[in-house]
Amino acid sequence: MIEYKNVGVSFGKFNVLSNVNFHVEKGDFFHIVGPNGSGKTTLVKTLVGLLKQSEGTIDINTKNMGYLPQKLNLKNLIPMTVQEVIYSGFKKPKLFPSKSECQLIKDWLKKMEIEDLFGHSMNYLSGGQQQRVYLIRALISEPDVLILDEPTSALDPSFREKFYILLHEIQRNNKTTIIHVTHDLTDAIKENCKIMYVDQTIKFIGSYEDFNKFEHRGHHHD
Ligand SMILES: Nc1ncnc2c1ncn2[C@@H]1O[C@H](COP(=O)(O)OP(=O)(O)OP(=O)(O)O)[C@@H](O)[C@H]1O
Repeated sequence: MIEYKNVGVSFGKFNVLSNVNFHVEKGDFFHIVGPNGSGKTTLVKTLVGLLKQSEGTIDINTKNMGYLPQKLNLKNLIPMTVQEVIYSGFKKPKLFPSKSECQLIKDWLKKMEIEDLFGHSMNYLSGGQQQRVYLIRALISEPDVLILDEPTSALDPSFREKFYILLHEIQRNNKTTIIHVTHDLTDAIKENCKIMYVDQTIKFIGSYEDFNKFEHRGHHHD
């Protein structure tokens, strides 16, 4: 579904990523981990088309991708309501969603525990509430591939756990491919997932079990 061949990204003379080779199959739950500044966000930006690679090829076999960016800097934006942000997640802009779409939005607001906030301005929401709204925005068009860059950074621990359970439901029920960038795998569900360790290049790809062995060997410190 997604294939990277010898992909490199440079900013001027600075090589952020080089020789990146991996593929993602339909239905994969793919965790991307790595230290600060290792190129994780840069990698997902090439995936969603926000950044062009400097070398190599990227093949993507779907058009319907949902994306939750890492930086949600709303302070600089025009004031928007929760409703407007969620509607902007539809692939084709629309003023009035269909009945079934409205129901879907309602269900998600409930699952994200923000059902009372639909008409509110985003500026009145806390960071964690805003993050939940952006999650709904990414989910609302029922994408084939969901790309989440640090989606739980502003969520409190109890909701974080619920959120990962919800993600697994989406993956199972809709066969959604999920690509998840994180610093912290603690709460993420690790069964049947793939883990990719990035540090300028791909240092490891495999199961969680093998990832633990890799970490024990301390390979990511060399
Ligand atoms: N537009 C840009 N111009 C120049 N350098 C950039 C640009 N975007 C990112 N970088 C640099 O590329 C490197 C990788 O950044 P990136 O955001 O991809 O890392 P990351 O692994 O997502 O980090 P974190 O875990 O801290 O979010 C950093 O050193 C960053 O300063």
